[in-house]
Amino acid sequence: MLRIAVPNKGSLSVPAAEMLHEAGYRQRKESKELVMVDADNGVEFFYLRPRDIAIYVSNGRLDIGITGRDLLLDSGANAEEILELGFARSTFRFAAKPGTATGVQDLGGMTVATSYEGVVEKYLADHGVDAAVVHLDGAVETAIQLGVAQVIADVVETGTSMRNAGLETFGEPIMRSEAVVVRRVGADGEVDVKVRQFLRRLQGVLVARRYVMMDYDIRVEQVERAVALTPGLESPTVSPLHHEGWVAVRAMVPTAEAQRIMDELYDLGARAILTTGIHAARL
Ligand SMILES: Nc1ncnc2c1ncn2[C@@H]1O[C@H](COP(=O)(O)OP(=O)(O)OP(=O)(O)O)[C@@H](O)[C@H]1O
Ligand SMILES: O=P(O)(O)OC[C@H]1O[C@H](OP(=O)(O)OP(=O)(O)O)[C@H](O)[C@@H]1O
Ligand SMILES: [Mg+2]
Repeated sequence: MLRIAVPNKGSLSVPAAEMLHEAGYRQRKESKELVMVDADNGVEFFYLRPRDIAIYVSNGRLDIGITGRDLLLDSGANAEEILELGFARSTFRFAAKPGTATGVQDLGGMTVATSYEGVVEKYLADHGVDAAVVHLDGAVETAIQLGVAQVIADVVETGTSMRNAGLETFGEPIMRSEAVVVRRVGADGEVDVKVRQFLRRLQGVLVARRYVMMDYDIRVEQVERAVALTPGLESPTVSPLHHEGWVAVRAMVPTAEAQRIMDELYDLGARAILTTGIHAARL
């Protein structure tokens, strides 16, 4: 049975469970359940703290897990990411009261508060900066007001928490993060059929979320120009129509570009342009 770690709390937990559900796996009914067997799919899910997931995976207790890239790196665990999942996207940045610093080079001798001291200590060392790092569990933005540190390093999504605390980010982002699937480093040889099948299912969900199927009718003379707009993933399907001189085209297009492509196809003379959602996919 494949053993998979899933975040039990925080920003990762709901979208991770939704993605697994979309991929056809059973998910726990209530948040107090810590282990759940999906016998039909041969998978056992362990609901763990997101911070601990890379550690369970690195020592081989669990086969794979879903966590944040920032948490994986911060843990220092011997695990690596094998698939980006596109949710819980964030940047990780320094911030302080305006005028404190313009970049990492200014931080020598200062104190930095963070929940990610593994990431921050490495970043400071890589830049040759000697600064003290204080670990806080959360609500790090308040540390400056309360005099625990002059600078913080924290997760930024919309920037609202920083602004509300009267702080400004400075310097380059320390890193960009999103939810990822992780496995033990050196597990290559052992990637078994079940892991590959699990990854294909999640990739199928990503495709279903990112693409729509587009169909349209177009005059034969314009087909080449039309398919240049809708090249599909491999190659579009072109079928003859009963109405001579016309063909029907079918291709996958990125959801985010669908409306623009429809406008351009219409201008080329395409008609009956339709998009439909994709529910599941294996490419
Ligand atoms: N507001 C946010 N937007 C997007 N991603 C976020 C946000 N806050 C945290 N994350 C991401 O979620 C993961 C952190 O999960 P974790 O559960 O440890 O913290 P959390 O979501 O802040 O929950 P809590 O602090 O309530 O326990 C990291 O990968 C982080 O980048
Ligand atoms: O840029 P924003 O959209 O404001 O999002 C970023 C904030 O969200 C998370 O905090 P959370 O609510 O999880 O509290 P925490 O600080 O206790 O982790 C993160 O730690 C930041 O504080
Ligand atoms: Mg948090």
